[in-house]
Amino acid sequence: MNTKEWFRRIPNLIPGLTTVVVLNFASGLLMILQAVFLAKIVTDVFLNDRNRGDVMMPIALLFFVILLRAVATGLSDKASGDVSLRIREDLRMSLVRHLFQLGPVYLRRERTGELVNSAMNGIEQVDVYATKYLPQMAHAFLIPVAVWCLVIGTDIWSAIILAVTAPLIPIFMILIGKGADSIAKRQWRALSVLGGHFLDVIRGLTTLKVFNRSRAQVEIIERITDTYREATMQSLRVAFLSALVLELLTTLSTAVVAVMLGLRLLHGNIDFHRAFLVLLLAPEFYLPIRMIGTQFHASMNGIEAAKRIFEILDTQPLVQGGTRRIVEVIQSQTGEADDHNARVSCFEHESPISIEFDDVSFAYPGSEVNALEHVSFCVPAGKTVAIVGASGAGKSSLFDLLLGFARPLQGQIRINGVALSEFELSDWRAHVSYVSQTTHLFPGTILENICRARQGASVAEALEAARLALVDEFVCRLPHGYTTRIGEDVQLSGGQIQRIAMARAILKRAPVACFDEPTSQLDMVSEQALQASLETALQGRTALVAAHRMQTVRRAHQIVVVESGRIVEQGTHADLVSAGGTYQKLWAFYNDGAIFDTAAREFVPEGARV
Ligand SMILES: Nc1ncnc2c1ncn2[C@@H]1O[C@H](COP(=O)(O)OP(=O)(O)OP(=O)(O)O)[C@@H](O)[C@H]1O
Repeated sequence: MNTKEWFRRIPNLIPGLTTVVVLNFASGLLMILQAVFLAKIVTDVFLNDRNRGDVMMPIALLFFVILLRAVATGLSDKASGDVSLRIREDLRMSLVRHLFQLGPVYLRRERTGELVNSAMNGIEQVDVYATKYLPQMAHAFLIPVAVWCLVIGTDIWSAIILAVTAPLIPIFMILIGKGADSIAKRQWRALSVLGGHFLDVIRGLTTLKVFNRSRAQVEIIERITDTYREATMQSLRVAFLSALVLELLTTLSTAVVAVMLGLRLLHGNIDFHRAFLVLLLAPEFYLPIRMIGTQFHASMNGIEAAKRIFEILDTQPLVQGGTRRIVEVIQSQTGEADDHNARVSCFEHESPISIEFDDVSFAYPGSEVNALEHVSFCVPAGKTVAIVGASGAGKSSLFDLLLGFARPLQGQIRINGVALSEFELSDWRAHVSYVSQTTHLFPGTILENICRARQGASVAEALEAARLALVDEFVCRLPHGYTTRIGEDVQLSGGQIQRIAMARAILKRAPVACFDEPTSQLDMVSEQALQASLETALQGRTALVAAHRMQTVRRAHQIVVVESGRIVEQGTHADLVSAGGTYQKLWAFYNDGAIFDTAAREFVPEGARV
């Protein structure tokens, strides 16, 4: 990745780095001026026998230059710190924003630990490369050139030695650093795998303990740690070697200049002032080039981290979305001219939004099997459609598509007759209450977690939603009630989390409700009780509800039965029970305790098996 590419990726880098480079250069020029004054003062005092009055002016100027240099260095450090903060903030924000755009379907494919490593360690390393290594590269070119220009005017032979030895340093650097990128790549990969695996192990700790597999996992982590350690040691070896070679070359080169100057001074071929000035400048000529060596190791890691971060940023979202807003479509269909009124009628009254799946087929990225095949059904405005099917039938995939997390391979989803792809996705999602199978609660109180559902919701509204979702039942037993901090004061059960998710959905009051197994973790009694609240919440909403529990689906206006991604039946509960198909068997199982006949691979009523 070249520097141009970096500037293209991080536009904020250019002004900040230009300031740093200019200030560094100014500090370098002041260093040259400092050497000039020092050489003059020493020559005047020790060789020219000047009195104190004559050298007071140059000494004052020397102190002034030293002061100016300190200011320039301080400003440069400050500017570098500012750029560093900005880069870290910008990159982290772009990464987070882009991950939001990529959505849950992308995130499910990636290892969370690896992504966290890129967002935390990776960005730190990119920052070191961008704010330390890149300006140092410019410094390592500008200062030697400036010093050399002064030396050539002072002593041509020393200038020739500097010109001959200087290119040797980058040549050796290139030779040593040849394999360094592959080592850095290995090191970065090992760190990412370690991060990902560590998180997986922490998350799966209970399962590992139960299956007595924790020892094996510890060994795997040990193996990955070993790979990481080896790669780091290898990388450090290259870094030390390059630093050593640089030190050696620069010390030898400075020594050659010093010896040459000494000999010529002895033979009277150069005067003391010029020789002393060149001797002061020679180490400064090599210093910026030497500094590159010390940052070489960090720069390689920065490049590897940047490649991964930019790869994520380059990943195209599965769904792009359009520009149309729901309220505009509703206005054009109802003739309501006022934007506010249209929105109020959408959220407060019976939902005017209808949904249609038209011949939709879909496969997850990287999967060769279609999760959905030619699925067609409608959810009329204000009605509830239930999706029933075995595990893996494709129910959650319908929600992934409807929420715009993925795009159908074939067919279309329409909202009030308009293709979903034409809508601005964030606007569309603002009209949907979604309860997924895995609810995430954020650090904070129970009340804060519920209030997240709707900006500006009052505490009274949140408490009412919580009461409807039966959150009250367990919160009243907690010492701090609704201000109990989740994860700190209390650990919640799956069923309790599900109730909070329902409270959020009720509070959002969106015209469309998407519930994926909303009561799967509740006991029978709580499920029955929540069912009533659910029906109240869904009253007049356009709802799509997936459920294993038949109690949840039976009162739906329409039931769609899915098997292996295909719709096998659809109709009302009464229609399907009398149709004698899959639904009827599921219903029989639910009511009569029918059992699954493994030979026939179907449910049969109890006693029917011979
Ligand atoms: N992220 C994914 N990548 C690849 N395939 C997936 C992904 N998520 C689900 N699938 C596959 O798609 C098919 C449908 O899965 P889906 O989650 O929609 O089923 P479901 O009916 O919701 O199951 P459950 O009731 O267990 O939640 C399954 O075969 C599953 O293996």
